[in-house]
Amino acid sequence: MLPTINFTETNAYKYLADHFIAINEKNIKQLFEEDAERFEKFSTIFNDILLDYSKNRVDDTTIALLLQLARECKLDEAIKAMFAGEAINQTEDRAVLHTALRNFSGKPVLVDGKNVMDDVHAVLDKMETFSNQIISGNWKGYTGKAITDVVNIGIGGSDLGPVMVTEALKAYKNHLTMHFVSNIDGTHIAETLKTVNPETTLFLVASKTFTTQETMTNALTAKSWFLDKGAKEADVAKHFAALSTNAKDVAEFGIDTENMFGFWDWVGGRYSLWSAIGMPIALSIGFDNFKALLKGAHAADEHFENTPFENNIPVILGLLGVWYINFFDAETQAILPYDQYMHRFAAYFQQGDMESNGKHVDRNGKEVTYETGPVIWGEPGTNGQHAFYQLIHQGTRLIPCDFIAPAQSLNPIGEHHPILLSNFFAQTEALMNGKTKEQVIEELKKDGKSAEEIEKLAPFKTFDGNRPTNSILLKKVTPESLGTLIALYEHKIFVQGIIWNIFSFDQWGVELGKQLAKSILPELKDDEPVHTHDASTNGLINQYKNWRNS
Ligand SMILES: O=P(O)(O)OC[C@H]1O[C@H](O)[C@H](O)[C@@H](O)[C@@H]1O
Repeated sequence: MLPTINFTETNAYKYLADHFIAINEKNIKQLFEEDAERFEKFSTIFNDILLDYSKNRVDDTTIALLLQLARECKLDEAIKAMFAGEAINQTEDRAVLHTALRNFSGKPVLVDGKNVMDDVHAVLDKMETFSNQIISGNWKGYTGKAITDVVNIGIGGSDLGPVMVTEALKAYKNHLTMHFVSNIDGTHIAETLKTVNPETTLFLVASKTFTTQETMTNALTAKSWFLDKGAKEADVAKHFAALSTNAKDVAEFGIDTENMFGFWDWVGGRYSLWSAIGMPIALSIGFDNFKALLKGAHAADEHFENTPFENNIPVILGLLGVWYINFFDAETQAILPYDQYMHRFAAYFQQGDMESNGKHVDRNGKEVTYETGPVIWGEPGTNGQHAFYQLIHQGTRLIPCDFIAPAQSLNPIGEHHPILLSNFFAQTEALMNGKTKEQVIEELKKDGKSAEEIEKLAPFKTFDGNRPTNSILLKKVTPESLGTLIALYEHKIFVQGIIWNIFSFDQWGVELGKQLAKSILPELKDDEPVHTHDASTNGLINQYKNWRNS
């Protein structure tokens, strides 16, 4: 059982509320001037990943109080409970053990008294054999040809992780062409099927439950297409594999359970890229690289489990988020990777974070009286700079940003990487320092502007600064460093869920829309007007019916 402490009733929270008033008066630039050791104090290196959190609106007291907050909320107990396999997903009565999927410690992990590591290793071995066969071309399609294309059909956690990682590690990929179909919009599967050949395509039907409407519909369409192209039912076994926890429905769908790669209910969908759901990753970059990804994540797990809070990266990141959300009223968190390969990183953590911590009821079943999970968003730099950074620099909102960049480029062409990184460094500096009115006036004078023009323009060209950022500098994006980075972010989400006293591992909020869609679908069958909903929904459905055949 997780602790159920209301963090706003802790001593640390009360001290933080007072301390906030003092910190709110100061700017980060000043804090650097006051403390020559600030960078050394507020940065830490872990396995070729540097976290610099010194450009935040914090001082020694803030950090000490935030750490006290974590202790008062019994974060240490919660971490132990998760790693020990306790059923901390209490509303679904499940353990939360994505960490077991990447556990290379040799230590057993018990769920209801049973060591799950044997099952984990058995699936990993099976994935290794299968991915090697496909990559080597030893696995033949129904006309005797090797596989050239892999189509992953899945959505949410059965899509976003594999998409994000295969993109982020594209530099490591082999000859297989990867495709991902998630949307129920027929366009997604139709456009994909246009580009592949049934004789050389492997479909992975990825669904934890194997009941998700989008995935099942897309998978059936793929199967019909495959059979329409001349393949026989018996050929399905050579071209369809399932990644799922639901063997019964996999068999019913017509996929040979020999081609099924299992996982377990203690793996949450948005934490499942480390499980059989990671098959597209293993196929795209090879099993050894997939294993390196898991090893990188395992290193982060050990760091999270064993490092004192003051040097514990997920704890620090999580607490800084709480500081901004609950004291500065920040509503969003930007994730800005300065790495083109990581272009889906923010999208991936939209699900990871928002599905985990988008909750309004605490662990006692009571409505919370404070804000919880932030809106996560972001795009890769420098594209974002030319699009939405204006608002981050000069808008009215405080937007904490995580800047992420690799020191080494996987495509070191000409001056590209130094230019990219000069932007990375410049942005966090600009956000912190801003530009005073005096500086603006000085610049405008140099440009030869008249006193009148200067007076008119100066307010618009002034930057307040004092806008907080974390910088995460990786030596290089490798399967291992990416694994570490993802797992650090996963644990950050956990830390925040514990502080906010919410359940981070269920997702009841996605059910209502699904339920209603199921009841509306039969109403769309005929052209009769509907009257059973509110006026807006009736109006929309009826206009759709009018237009669809016209
Ligand atoms: O893997 P599946 O069972 O098909 O689920 C796919 C997705 O569907 C749901 O709507 C959940 O909100 C997600 O957490 C999940 O990842």
